[in-house]
Amino acid sequence: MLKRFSLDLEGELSHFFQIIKDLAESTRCIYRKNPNLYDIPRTLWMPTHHAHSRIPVVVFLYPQSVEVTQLHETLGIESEIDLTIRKLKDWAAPRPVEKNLLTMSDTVYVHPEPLGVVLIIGAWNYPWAVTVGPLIGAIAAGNAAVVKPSEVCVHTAKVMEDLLPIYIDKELYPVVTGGVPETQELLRQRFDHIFYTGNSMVGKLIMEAAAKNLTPVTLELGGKSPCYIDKNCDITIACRRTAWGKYTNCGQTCIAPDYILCEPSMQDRIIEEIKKALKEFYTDNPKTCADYGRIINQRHFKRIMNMLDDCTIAAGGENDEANCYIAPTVLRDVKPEAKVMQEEIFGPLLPIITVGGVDEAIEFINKGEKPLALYVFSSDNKVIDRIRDETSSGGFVANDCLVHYSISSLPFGGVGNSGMGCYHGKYSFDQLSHLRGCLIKKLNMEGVNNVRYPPHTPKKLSWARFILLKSSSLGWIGRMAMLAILVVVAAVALQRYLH
Ligand SMILES: NC(=O)c1ccc[n+]([C@@H]2O[C@H](COP(=O)([O-])OP(=O)(O)OC[C@H]3O[C@@H](n4cnc5c(N)ncnc54)[C@H](O)[C@@H]3O)[C@@H](O)[C@H]2O)c1
Ligand SMILES: CCCCCCCCCC=O
Repeated sequence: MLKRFSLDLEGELSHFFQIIKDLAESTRCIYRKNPNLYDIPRTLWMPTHHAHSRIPVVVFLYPQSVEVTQLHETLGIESEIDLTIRKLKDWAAPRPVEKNLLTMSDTVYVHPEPLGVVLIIGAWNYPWAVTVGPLIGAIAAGNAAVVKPSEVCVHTAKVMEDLLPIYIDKELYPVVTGGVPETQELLRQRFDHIFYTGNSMVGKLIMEAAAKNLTPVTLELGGKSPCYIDKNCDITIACRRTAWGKYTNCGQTCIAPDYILCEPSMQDRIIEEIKKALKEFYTDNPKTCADYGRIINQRHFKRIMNMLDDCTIAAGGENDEANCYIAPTVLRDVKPEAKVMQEEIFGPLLPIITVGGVDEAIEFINKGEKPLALYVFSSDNKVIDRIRDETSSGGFVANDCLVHYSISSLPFGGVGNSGMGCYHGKYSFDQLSHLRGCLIKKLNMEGVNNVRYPPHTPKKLSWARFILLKSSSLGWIGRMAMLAILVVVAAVALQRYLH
């Protein structure tokens, strides 16, 4: 049964929303004007009832405990907001860049500017992180944003729809709820950026819709993230960390280790160590443990249970459809052709596939699509380096799982089938800004430009060659000296031309 949490939402979430409000307010000192929502029919996003009316006091959130939701979602968002408020002035400031000899006396910089209106389409599994996370970047970069939470997490979507407009300007940051038809209607509108989190199949539809208006997209998708456990490592620790990464949120985590690769001789030991970790984390009976979650709905329950058809269960396997419960499950001797290996599992099943060693592991990983995350456990740095260098994935972690998500200074995003674009910290700001290249020249020193004006001569070309190619190897003083010489030569040339 879904657990019922008694939450005074005003109390529990007010700090959280308050800091989003603080962020929106800090941006006002940075940007003189915010873009207006245009083109988008108001009926799509104006709430049908007044947000101030009634806030539910008891609500089903989603099948996670309050502590887990805070630990895995709202705490991370709070720290992103804190960082953004502290750094916003720096991020939004013009960024001076290196110049070449021809532009030495000019002012050359990157000027980040808002894109306009961003559409944020979220998934259900960490519903706050994947909607409010991008919203932080959108607000910070000076954009308006339409937030479309997933219809699958119906209660969270409702809370978001009710509470967000109380704290931040609902004209600039409206929340649109609804299902696929509403999302499709939104996609028929013109946006300046679409930030989508969800599965790769829908990701392709989003990109197709965006292409009609040449709207840029960020696609935060998923995939099968491999986890290689090398024989040369502390297997107890590797299994504890892998079990935590896998069974957190019942396996419904975009960067969960999808399957384990290991040598055949390690399989039994790995199964035993994972069982031990499971007992420690979720007791002998995870079904009654407050920290073990549930599958989001019966459609996903059936999808996951279907994957068990052609597999050997080494641990777990208990389930209860009425309560969307699937025990933490380990599968042994899984064949690459098994159902469980054909798509992202997104549930608490952990297949073990045996390989001959690191070479075979790399070969196996490279046969699949580029995953969102790739994990390796090893005490041997050469193994870690080889796996990093000979594969590709959105993120790469050695000797742990999931934790890269929590580091704002790392870009978070996929590559290939696991997505495009990235966010978190300054990456969110840059992703949702236009980085405008600016060059401000004065109207004097016209002689310096002669080298690029017709009539073109071999002499001018050799000067241009020197200025553009050779001068970059001179140091700062050398380049200043060269500039001085160039100015003198140009002045003389200009004098001759004028007389
Ligand atoms: N990379 C990340 O940060 C990240 C985070 C969370 C989840 N994910 C991935 O998301 C997937 C799970 O989410 P999901 O896809 O089940 O979420 P979902 O079913 O909630 O769909 C996501 C959004 O897409 C919209 N949508 C669904 N079908 C659509 C259609 N036909 N046309 C237009 N819009 C449509 C929904 O309205 C929803 O808002 C997994 O693959 C997971 O790995 C990735
Ligand atoms: C510190 C670990 C945090 C884990 C949260 C992972 C959220 C991933 C979002 C994708 O599903």
